[in-house]
Amino acid sequence: MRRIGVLTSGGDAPGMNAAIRAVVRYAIYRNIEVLGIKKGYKGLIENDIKHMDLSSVADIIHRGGTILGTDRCEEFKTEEGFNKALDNIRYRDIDGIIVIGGDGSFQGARKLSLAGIPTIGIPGTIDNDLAYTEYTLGFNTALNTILDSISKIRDTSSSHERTNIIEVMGRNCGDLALYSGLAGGAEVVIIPEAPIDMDTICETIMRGKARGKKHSIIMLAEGSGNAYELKDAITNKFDVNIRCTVLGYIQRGGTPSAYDRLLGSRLGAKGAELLVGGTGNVVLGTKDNVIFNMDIDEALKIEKQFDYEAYELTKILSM
Ligand SMILES: Nc1ncnc2c1ncn2[C@@H]1O[C@H](COP(=O)(O)OP(=O)(O)O)[C@@H](O)[C@H]1O
Ligand SMILES: O=P(O)(O)OC[C@H]1O[C@](O)(COP(=O)(O)O)[C@@H](O)[C@@H]1O
Repeated sequence: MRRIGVLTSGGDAPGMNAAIRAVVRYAIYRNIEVLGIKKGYKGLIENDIKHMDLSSVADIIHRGGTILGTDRCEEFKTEEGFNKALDNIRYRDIDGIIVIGGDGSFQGARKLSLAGIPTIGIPGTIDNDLAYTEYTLGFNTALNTILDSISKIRDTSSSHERTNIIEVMGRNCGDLALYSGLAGGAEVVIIPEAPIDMDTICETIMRGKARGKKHSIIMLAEGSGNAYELKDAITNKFDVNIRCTVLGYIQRGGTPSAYDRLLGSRLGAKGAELLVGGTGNVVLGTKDNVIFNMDIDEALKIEKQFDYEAYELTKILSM
C-alpha cells in the first residue's frame, strides 16, 4: 500500500476527529500517504479529496464533529453513484479506505471491498447500535451530555414538583435512554427494546408521588415515540404536572470525553496498521476493552442483545 483514504459517514460523533488524527499520523509514521475524503461517500463521488499531512490533524483531538464533514449520501447506494466513486478511487490511486461510521456506512464499505478496494470500518455513532462491539465512538460523550442535562432538569423538576419527559436520540436502539436513565436515576425508561403500557407508566409516577417523591424523570428514546404525544397520553389518564425536554442535536456535539478520545486514537491507529498491512473487509471493535477485528459481513449479522439486567435495575433503584 502506498496511499490510503479516510472518510466519516452517517451521523457525526464525538471522537471521530481523534480517530482521523490517529489514522493520519499512524499512516505517515509508516510512510504511507493519507487522503482525506470530504463529506463521506459524497466526497468519493464528487472527487472532493485532499492530501493530509501531520498538521492537517493538528488541534482537533478535543473537538466534536468531524473535520472531514459527513453526509447521508443516497447517490452512493445507486449503481451509477457507486461507479463514479470507484472511478475516483482509481483515478486518485487510493489503495484502501478507512470508513468511520455506523452500520449504513459499513454496508458501503462492504460493497467497496467486494469491488476490490480493501476497507476497514471504525464504529462511530452516538447510538451504540452496532451489536458486534461494546461501544461505538461518541456514545460515551453523548451519554455524559445527557446525564448533565438530566441533573439540571432534576433540579427544576424538584422545585416545581413536576414530572419531566426527556426525549433522547436512538432510532432503533435504546442504549442512550437506558444507560442515562440508570445513571441519572430515572423512574421510567421507554425504549424500542422494551415496550411499556400507559398504565404502568402512570402507576410508577403515582407510586413515587405517594411515597413523597418531588419529581419523576421519564427517559424516552426517539424510536419509541414523541415526548409531547406521550405527555398528552399521560395527562389524559391522570392529573399530573408534566413538562417535556427534547434534547436533540446537543447530544451529538461537544468536546469528546476522555473515553472517546482514547477509543478514537486506538481504533484509528489500529485501522491504519491493519490496512497498511493488507487487511481489508473488516470492522474494528472492542471486547473487554481490547481491540479486535471482524469480517464486515459477520459483524453486520450479529443482533444486538438487550441489556435486560440494566433495564430491571433502573426500575428497582428508582422505587
Ligand atoms: N446499503 C448500502 N449500500 C451502500 N451504501 C450505503 C448503504 N447504506 C448506507 N450507505 C451509505 O452510508 C451512508 C451512511 O449511512 P447511514 O445509515 O445514514 O448512517 P450510519 O453509517 O451512521 O448507519 C449513507 O448515506 C450511504 O451513503
Ligand atoms: O442528523 P440526522 O440525519 O437528522 O440524523 C439523526 C439521527 O442521527 C443519530 O444521531 C445517529 O445516527 P447514526 O447511526 O447515523 O450515527 C440518530 O440518533 C438520530 O436519529
